[in-house]
Amino acid sequence: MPPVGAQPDGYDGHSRTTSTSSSQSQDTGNSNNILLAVPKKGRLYERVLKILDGAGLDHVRAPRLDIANCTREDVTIVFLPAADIATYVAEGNVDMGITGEDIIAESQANVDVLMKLGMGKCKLCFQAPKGTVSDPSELIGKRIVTSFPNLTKTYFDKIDPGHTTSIKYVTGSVEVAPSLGLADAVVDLVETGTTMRAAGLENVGEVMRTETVLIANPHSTHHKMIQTIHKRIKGYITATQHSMITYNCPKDKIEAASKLTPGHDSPTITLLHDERFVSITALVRTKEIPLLMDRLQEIGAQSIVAIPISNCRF
Ligand SMILES: Nc1ncnc2c1ncn2[C@@H]1O[C@H](COP(=O)(O)OP(=O)(O)OP(=O)(O)O)[C@@H](O)[C@H]1O
Ligand SMILES: O=P(O)(O)OC[C@H]1O[C@H](OP(=O)(O)OP(=O)(O)O)[C@H](O)[C@@H]1O
Ligand SMILES: [Mg+2]
Repeated sequence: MPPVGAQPDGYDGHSRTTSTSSSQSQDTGNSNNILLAVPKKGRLYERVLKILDGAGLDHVRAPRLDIANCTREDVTIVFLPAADIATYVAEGNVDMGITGEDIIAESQANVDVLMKLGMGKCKLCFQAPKGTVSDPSELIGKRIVTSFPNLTKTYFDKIDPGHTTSIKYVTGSVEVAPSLGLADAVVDLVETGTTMRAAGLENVGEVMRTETVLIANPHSTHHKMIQTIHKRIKGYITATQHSMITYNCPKDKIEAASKLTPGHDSPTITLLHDERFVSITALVRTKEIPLLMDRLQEIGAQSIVAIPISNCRF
């Protein structure tokens, strides 16, 4: 794996030394704080900030500083290159992190994966100039350029035991390598395929699928806070995917309605002044709401309203 990059500003990751100074520039807060590493830029950055916000991990990040203490919790957020986070977590330089499964695999990092975050979904693929290659095995003995040298080597170890394939590491803009004559194919991430197609490449084989995950160091001493952060993030992510639905249901249709909207534990049923109906409220997957509303109307439900939720715990 590529070497872990420079230490973030204001952070001595290896010794976990902290300053007692109140100055923002070097202050990493209470030395008992749990350290949570998040991507410092890139496509995950904005979405991870929303997750921190949803989990109540409010913090103020001074300009150009890669460390921020949470205002309420004993948590310090460390902003790192996404590619380094799995290694930092595995080596115990930080306790928790948010990064891609691709990076964990590439770093061969021994971390606990606590949960998938429903974002950063893409595939790591072999990409070759259109019409030149139909299977990765045709690349044996050729030149591959990638930001994922370990995963690529592992793949070729199985099909190229003589190690005749050249695998070169680059940090970004991987797809440009074939058109510059530097590679016969690349191994890089594909989401929509726009970047790949723009470079005149096509997908000729999948190495792995990946998604963003919450990870923790298996030996961290901050068990309780790891659980708390996990629960908070889980509650927020669940809330982003669910809504409450509430509707008036004819009394003789309660069973049918409860099957359509069973809720998390059980639907809440409330008496109404109009005795022909009850009011039913239940948690539903937001994506399923339009179809559910069709079905509920079919059984005679009225005044159906979907209400977004901002957070939840089960
Ligand atoms: N196109 C994409 N679609 C979905 N997830 C992606 C995509 N590109 C990257 N990721 C995920 O985000 C992780 C970090 O990649 P990202 O591109 O955000 O960081 P970066 O390359 O360091 O930043 P930048 O591209 O701005 O230099 C990847 O390892 C992968 O898990
Ligand atoms: O299939 P697509 O939707 O086009 O997404 C894939 C691209 O996204 C990432 O690049 P990024 O934009 O992060 O730039 P980088 O290569 O410089 O990291 C990845 O490295 C691919 O190039
Ligand atoms: Mg990138």
